Amino acid sequence: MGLNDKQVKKNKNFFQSLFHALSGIYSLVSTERNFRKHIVMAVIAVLLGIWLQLTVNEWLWITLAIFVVVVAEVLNTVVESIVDLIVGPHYHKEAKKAKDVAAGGVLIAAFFAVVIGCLIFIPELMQEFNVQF
Ligand SMILES: Nc1ncnc2c1ncn2[C@@H]1O[C@H](COP(=O)(O)OP(=O)(O)OP(=O)(O)O)[C@@H](O)[C@H]1O
Repeated sequence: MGLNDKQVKKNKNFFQSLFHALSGIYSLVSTERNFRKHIVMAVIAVLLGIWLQLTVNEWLWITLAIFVVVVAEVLNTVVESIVDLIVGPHYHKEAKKAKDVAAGGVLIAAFFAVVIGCLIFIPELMQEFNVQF
């Protein structure tokens, strides 16, 4: 079972569905370099948040920012795989559009995360180090 199995029929039970979902996440982590970079950034944000003792409200925003980027990366990978499956190594205008738009979605999500990170961490860090304007 997993990415290398040849199953094409519907999953028989919850555990089979779960196994395939987990192997999808493994595939994402092992093949997508940008996804790994985003995970590293998310881990840094979480560690910083623990150190700065963020409030529940601040954690909600940080969690949202992380998940928006993860979901955008998932969609980008799905689009890339489907486009490659359909057009293969051939150039196609619509394939370019689909991949570029999906990559643009990741960029927008990452920008959102940076804005959230700045709004939350900059004031907290300034307070921690007694920096005033
Ligand atoms: N079949 C194709 N037809 C036309 N343009 C394509 C095709 N495949 C890729 N491209 C162009 O090359 C770019 C890179 O495609 P690729 O499949 O390598 O994505 P990627 O670099 O893996 O994306 P990411 O940076 O998100 O990992 C696309 O954004 C698109 O502009």
